[in-house]
Amino acid sequence: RRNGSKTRSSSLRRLPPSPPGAVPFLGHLHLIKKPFHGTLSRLAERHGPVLSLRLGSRAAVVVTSPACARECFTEHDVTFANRSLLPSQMLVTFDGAALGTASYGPHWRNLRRIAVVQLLSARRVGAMSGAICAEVRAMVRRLHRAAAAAGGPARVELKRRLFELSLTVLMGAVAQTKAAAAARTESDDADDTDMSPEAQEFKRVIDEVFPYVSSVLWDYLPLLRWFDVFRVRSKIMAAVSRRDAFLRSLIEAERRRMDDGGGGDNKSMIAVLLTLQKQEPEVYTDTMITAFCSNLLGAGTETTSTTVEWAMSLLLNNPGTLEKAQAEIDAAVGHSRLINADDLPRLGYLRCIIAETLRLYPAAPLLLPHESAADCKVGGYDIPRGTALLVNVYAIHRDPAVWEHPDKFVPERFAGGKAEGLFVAPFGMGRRKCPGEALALQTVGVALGSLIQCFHWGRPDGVEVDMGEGSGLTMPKAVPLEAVCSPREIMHGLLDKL
Ligand code: HEM
Repeated sequence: RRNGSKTRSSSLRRLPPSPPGAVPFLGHLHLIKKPFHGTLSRLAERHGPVLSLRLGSRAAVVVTSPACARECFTEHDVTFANRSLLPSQMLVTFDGAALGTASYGPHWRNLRRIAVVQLLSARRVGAMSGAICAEVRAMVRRLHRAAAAAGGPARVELKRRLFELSLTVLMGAVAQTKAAAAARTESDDADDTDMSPEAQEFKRVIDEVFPYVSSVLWDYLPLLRWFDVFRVRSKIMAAVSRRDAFLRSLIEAERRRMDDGGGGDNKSMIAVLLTLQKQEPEVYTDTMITAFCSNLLGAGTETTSTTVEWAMSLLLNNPGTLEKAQAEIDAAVGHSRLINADDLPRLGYLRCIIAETLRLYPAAPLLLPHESAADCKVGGYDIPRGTALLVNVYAIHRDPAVWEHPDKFVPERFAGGKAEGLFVAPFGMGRRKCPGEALALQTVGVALGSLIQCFHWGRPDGVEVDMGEGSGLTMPKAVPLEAVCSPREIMHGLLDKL
């Protein structure tokens, strides 16, 4: 059962407080300004850590306390294991059939099992480390060349570089689309991108879809949808069919490769799914594989790259922390090779920087919306069945009752297990927790570590990096990060050889 907006109201129930100002049709929608997590934090300060909202025709509850969030994902984890999907999200996710959008039940459990046991298992993530390092090396080489061409510090669009890196890494895992970045030729350097052609094509098609997803009015006001006002539905459907045709072409290519006896031990995710298809064709249909791949690419790209972007922004504004991280890497890795995934367990301070970045700037500040499958109680309040659950981890991670100087960037607060037991959940919690955490932490660790290891970093024009938050499916920086980089003298020998 999905999107149960009908909630039984009863005067005997103790419903969470609701902000005044709800109006017919819109409910509280007109109060919710971008970025949403910011507005919801302010409403929670005024009305308490469990509050109810009406978003158009939908009932929602917003949770902003560590204790109540834990309650949702432990005691009521099964109750809240459904997703709450907006109509535009239904259109782009095969009616919610993908892992991240499926309702709790046997279909979701099967997808989840495949993701955890096969596609994103520790063994598989370990096997991806070579590809991740190759892509990071290509990015570092490009930055080095930019500095050489500038004859000194070069101004670089880090946001774009990091997005390209994340997408290419994931695309390579999903479809084994290209030879290692290290094997690329000089002529490729002229393109000003390290994205594989497949990653470029996928980016082009998703760029067409994104502007229409989660458009507030169209999603929440049924009248606009019934008459397809602004032709939103038609535009989404056209873009989605181009995306799916592209993904199907990757599946076909992989099928041909397998038929020709290719693939080897290090199978792509599509190849793993096609092998399952041979055993159970009615379950692992091409549509199911398309949905799965689209979901993984969508869930893993922007989240990973934005996290590195926020981390670099924080480091640029905190040069002392950057130097400390450099010293740790110099001592543990040296200067004759680039950092790799095996180094990460020995780089405790780098891991603290990543943890602190995810505390301050969780890529999904409200997690993904859950939905209650039955009536339950949270924080002593009654939550009716069919209510969307938004957990504001952004605000919980900055709770002044829990964290000293909560808005300050202090990686040391995670050192020596000091933060153990505190509620920090950038990847969510419980059954629907992110299955890509290990892959994300490996990619973020190697990418961030290499940038720190190889370059001196500065802020364009010496101005503080703007830390404003934008709105989107993830939490982007309002102003995309640009930075100035020059190779560290000590790394010249290695960088010249890349
Ligand atoms: C820094 C990077 C990442 C962050 C911060 C992040 C965070 C999250 C969060 C908060 C959720 C929702 C949890 C909830 O519903 O309570 C989620 C779900 C999910 N993530 Fe990630 N994620 C990251 C990277 C990745 C990667 C690399 C992949 C895979 C390639 C991935 C795949 C997924 C999927 C498939 C789901 C849906 C799971 C489900 O509904 O059962 N994520 N992620």
